[in-house]
Amino acid sequence: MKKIIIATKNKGKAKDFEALFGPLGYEVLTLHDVAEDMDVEETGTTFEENALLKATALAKRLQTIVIADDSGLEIDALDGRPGIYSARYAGEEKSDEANIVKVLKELENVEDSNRTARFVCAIAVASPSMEPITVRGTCEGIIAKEKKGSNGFGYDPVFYVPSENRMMAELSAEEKGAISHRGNAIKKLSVKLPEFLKSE
Ligand SMILES: O=c1nc[nH]c2c1ncn2[C@H]1C[C@H](O)[C@@H](COP(=O)(O)OP(=O)(O)OP(=O)(O)O)O1
Ligand SMILES: [Mg+2]
Repeated sequence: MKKIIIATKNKGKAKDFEALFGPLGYEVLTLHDVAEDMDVEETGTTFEENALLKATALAKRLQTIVIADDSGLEIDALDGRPGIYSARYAGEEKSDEANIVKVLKELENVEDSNRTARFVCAIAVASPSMEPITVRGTCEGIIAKEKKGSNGFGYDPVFYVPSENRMMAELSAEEKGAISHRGNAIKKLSVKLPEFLKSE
């Protein structure tokens, strides 16, 4: 089976990637499979910079092509926060639950029409011999007032997707992949990747 290596420790992300790459005949491997001890500090100022940091570090170490994903939630009423700090918004111990509680508290007095937000996903592909590439996908939505749904991960239980009339956490992995920031980034990657592989 063809293998694809994602420089992530996030199991929810890995599931999303499995839903996207599995049907194409790929087995998805993560840091848990190939470099459990690896921990790249996300010191970039953009999603792209952080995705590049994660992808290039692992490509260098494994001497092969790898993919990384840096993603997050931009809430308009919070001037784009939590943004690149989405994972560590409520503290360095990285709790999805605590992050959601913090966001809902900050939006407590914000009316429905001002609760617009988007998920952003930057994907970087790096190899030992090539200039890395990045793509970005987004997904527009509205931050709900309470959690609903148990699929997905992260902020999915409070991210209402108008086109689906459901929370992101109520979608199956396949449904999410068809409309999500991650799915949209992968669609762009499928256009760009053949060129990258040709010159590799
Ligand atoms: O589809 C999504 N559905 C819900 N929440 C999401 C999604 N995509 C990103 N998010 C949130 C989760 C986390 O709070 C942050 C990602 O942070 P990010 O640094 O990219 O990932 P991470 O630290 O969990 O794993 P890793 O860096 O090992 O890939 O944005
Ligand atoms: Mg991270």
